[in-house]
Amino acid sequence: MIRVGSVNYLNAKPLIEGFAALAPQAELVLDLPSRIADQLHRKELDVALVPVVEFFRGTRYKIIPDISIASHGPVLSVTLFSRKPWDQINSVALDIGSRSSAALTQILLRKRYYRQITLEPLSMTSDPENSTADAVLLIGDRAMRACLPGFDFAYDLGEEWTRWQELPFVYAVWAVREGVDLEGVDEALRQAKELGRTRAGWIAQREAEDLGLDPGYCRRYLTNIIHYDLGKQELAGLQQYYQLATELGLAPEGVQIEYYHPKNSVESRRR
Ligand SMILES: C=C(O[C@@H]1C=C(C(=O)O)C=C[C@H]1O)C(=O)O
Repeated sequence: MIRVGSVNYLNAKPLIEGFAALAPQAELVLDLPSRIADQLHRKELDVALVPVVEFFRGTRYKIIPDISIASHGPVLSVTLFSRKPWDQINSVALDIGSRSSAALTQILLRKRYYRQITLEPLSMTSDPENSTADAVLLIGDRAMRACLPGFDFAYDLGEEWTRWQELPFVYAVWAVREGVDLEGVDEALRQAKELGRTRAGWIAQREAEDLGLDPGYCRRYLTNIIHYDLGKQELAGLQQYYQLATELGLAPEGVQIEYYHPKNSVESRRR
């Protein structure tokens, strides 16, 4: 049984559309991005949709080609709600579900706005309005629903990144543990992504009610806001993020991006 872990947010649903039927040889676990990453690190999973910073923190993980969760500008679901403008923020409470956007928050504050900041965790159950921090980072479904009128500013971190770097931002990739043979699960994930792309409207309609969100809003989020490819531009954004993360000690240096190739593929037979 191949153990697969995915993020349980709306943005990940198109990547696992129809997956159970496409990969009967797999068991699918859904959880917060941070918990999925920890489970992969503990080898409780074989392949997982992990926050991209956790790919760099892992031991020789391989990426499944051409798939990611990315934004090219505003992302709508990664928001830094703040009581102060960027250049006055001293403390941030970070959504415990996040790793990529938690590191991005620190990169923006330290590298772009030259702030020294203190950090604290924000649990899934605590009310962000009760936090005494200057700003709170929320991601995923919780961020999409949040209004938080007590905070004067709501910064979209996808938008902030792209305005600064003129590159897309990659939040998550499928990471495969070293030495694992996926037995075709990688092909099922590719097919699920294609199915998810064409069924975005159905997914939005299905998920919107549970989330308490407008189905039309969910549709446009899945179709026009979140990008699921991992092409040249996304890789350039990813490399730039990795560089900045290493400079702040948020990721180890010298990690190369390597792709997963099935053991019996033409490419690996040639090696
Ligand atoms: C865009 C998002 O992407 C998510 C953000 C992640 C993070 O910050 O670590 C991890 C996985 C993604 O599913 C989001 O949830 O809002």
